[in-house]
Amino acid sequence: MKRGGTVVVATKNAGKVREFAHAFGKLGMNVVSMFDYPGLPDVVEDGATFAENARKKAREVAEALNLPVMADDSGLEVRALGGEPGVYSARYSGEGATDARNNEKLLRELERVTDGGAAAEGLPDGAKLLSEARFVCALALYDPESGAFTESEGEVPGWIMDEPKGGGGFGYDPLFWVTAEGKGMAEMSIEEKQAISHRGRALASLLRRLGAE
Ligand SMILES: O=P(O)(O)OP(=O)(O)OP(=O)(O)OC[C@H]1O[C@@H](n2cnc3c(O)ncnc32)[C@H](O)[C@@H]1O
Ligand SMILES: [Mg+2]
Repeated sequence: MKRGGTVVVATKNAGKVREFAHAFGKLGMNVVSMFDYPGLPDVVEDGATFAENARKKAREVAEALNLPVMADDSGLEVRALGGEPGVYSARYSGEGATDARNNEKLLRELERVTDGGAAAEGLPDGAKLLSEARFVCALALYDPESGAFTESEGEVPGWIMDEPKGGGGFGYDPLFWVTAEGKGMAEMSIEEKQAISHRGRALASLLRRLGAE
């Protein structure tokens, strides 16, 4: 990856595209995504781990385009739900899943296994914390010429709130309380989120690895 270059990211998630465009933009690089290659078939995400899915997405798209491609597989692991939704985060609410439906399902499932949650210092007006959780992000970069993967992973711990807070981010961000920052993930700017998020950390680690090669 070099300044002025283009990074192909094998994603159809507009929230991820925004975050990668921001991060690579600061390095003088441009990001294209699967929105720029609408003809490519979807990759079936049937891996057991985030890393497996990230490798699969990167490799299939890289081979189709004959270009180095980076992929992101990520999700939310909730302690009170035994680590769910995990690798199923995107389709938690089933067929035709949307961020809003996934968030509703998460709150419904948590209502069944928690007893209303606990108040905590610094939380927005009246909100309660239902369960510890973490976001995880696996990144894989695949170069079809060498057949080599470069991989990294990042995570951020927090709690699930009993009601949404903030208008930023995407996915489960509105329900995710970042204890270390005393803020909801959706209350952060893209810059703030990048500095502490699973994706920001995974990307920093991938770039360190690439720099060290
Ligand atoms: O596979 P691609 O095309 O990249 O897009 P996707 O949305 O299907 O992405 P994943 O398969 O990696 O599923 C991850 C899901 O986990 C959630 N997620 C991942 N990162 C997140 C973040 O930074 N903030 C909030 N939710 C996130 C979100 O709901 C995603 O849809
Ligand atoms: Mg996906």
